[in-house]
Amino acid sequence: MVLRFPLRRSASFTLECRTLFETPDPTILTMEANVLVMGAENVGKSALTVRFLTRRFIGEYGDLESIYSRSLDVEGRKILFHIWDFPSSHDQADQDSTEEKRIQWADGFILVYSICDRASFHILPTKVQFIKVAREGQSPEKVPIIIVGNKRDLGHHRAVSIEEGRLLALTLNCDFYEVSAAEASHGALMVFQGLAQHFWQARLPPRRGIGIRGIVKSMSAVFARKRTDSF
Ligand SMILES: Nc1nc2c(ncn2[C@@H]2O[C@H](COP(=O)(O)OP(=O)(O)OP(=O)(O)O)[C@@H](O)[C@H]2O)c(=O)[nH]1
Repeated sequence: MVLRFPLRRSASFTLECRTLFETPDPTILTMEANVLVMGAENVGKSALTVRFLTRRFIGEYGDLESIYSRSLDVEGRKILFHIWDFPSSHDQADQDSTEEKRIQWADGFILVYSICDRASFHILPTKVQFIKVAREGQSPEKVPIIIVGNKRDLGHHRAVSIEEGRLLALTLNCDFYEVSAAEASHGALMVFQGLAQHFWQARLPPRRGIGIRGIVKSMSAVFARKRTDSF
């Protein structure tokens, strides 16, 4: 399938250039932030990411790991997101060994579960705990973590109520949204706008990178095996 609206990929992006970055000129309100999208397999991590990047839902997303970029204007300020979508289908041993590095790279986290998949909901406390432990002591600011219940359109298969989602987020001190990446783009937009608000509030000083290169892969490959649902 040919993507008619090519994604803007962060072509030469490396982990060394990560940081929440503000331009020295305070009149130019620009910031960069790294966002890691996490969650169980098949919950819609790629669907949510692609919705934010292109406003499209394409149905099938393949399993390539990529970092994508998109800037967003929020209340007159521009934020450039670098978004790392890591497929859960990757080998578990590989995941475990690199997860901490991905967590160190990120400035904010989107933890996705499917409202139809209780197991995907149950793993969230462990993930949040892992993030908090890995990032403890590095910053006086709270690391923004957004919990997203996806597949809201599949209400007839619902296994996790919205109240449970809200309560868990409250307990873990995270923000919460319930969305459908399939149905509309505003849910994905709200999630990233919410993250942007956190970043602007925090305005963290730069941290040092951790030295992994070459993660970015071709976006066209991601869509090579896709079918088009909404073009
Ligand atoms: N009905 C519905 N289906 C969705 C939604 N979001 C994603 N899907 C479908 O769920 C399946 C998995 O979506 P992906 O975005 O590939 O999920 P993922 O979490 O990235 O999966 P991995 O890469 O395997 O970790 C696909 O068939 C999508 O079309 C949604 O909001 N509603």
